[in-house]
Amino acid sequence: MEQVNTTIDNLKKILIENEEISTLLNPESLSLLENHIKQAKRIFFVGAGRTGLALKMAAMRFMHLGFEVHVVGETTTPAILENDLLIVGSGSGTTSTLVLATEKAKKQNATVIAITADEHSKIATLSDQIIAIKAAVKTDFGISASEQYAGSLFEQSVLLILDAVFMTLWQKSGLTKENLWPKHANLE
Ligand SMILES: O=C([C@H](O)CO)[C@H](O)[C@H](O)COP(=O)(O)O
Repeated sequence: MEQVNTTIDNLKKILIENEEISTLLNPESLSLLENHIKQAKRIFFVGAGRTGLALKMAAMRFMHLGFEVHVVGETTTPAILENDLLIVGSGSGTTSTLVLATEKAKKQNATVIAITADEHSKIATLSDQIIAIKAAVKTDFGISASEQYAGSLFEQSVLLILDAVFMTLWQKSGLTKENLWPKHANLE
């Protein structure tokens, strides 16, 4: 690592990279995701590492909006079934536990939407629909789509894009901030 910038300059770089991601998204795939979220009986989220953390943050927002939401791996998460939606996030699209979760969900006739940086990956191929994020994956060493370390840009984008999807659905719901507030955790 030869270049050392100020932290503010690095923050600006991160914001610019995320801005660039927004220009490369397919709006139709986002509309389809919104429709699947609205129609699903229950929404399951699965991801590993930092991608999983970003998905957990997004999952909470959809719960605030009134959807039945589950995070795969939590002790209270039930079996996925037909009419459920699995949103799987994986930059590489190859993380083995997520490949297995995708296969299992498909076997149960659930709908699977993959958010991934590799539209030709195993997880992308298995899924019903993909949200392609043109970010670097964690093993893109050397020159890549991001100056950030590993899958950072992808992981940030997962949260930002799902927050944007939440915002669209929230605006369409006509609900106010006050309407959503009773769903906010009160045991914290
Ligand atoms: O935690 C992660 C990160 O790369 C650490 O720098 C990833 O999110 C985790 O390894 C999962 O990877 P993907 O399935 O490729 O998103």
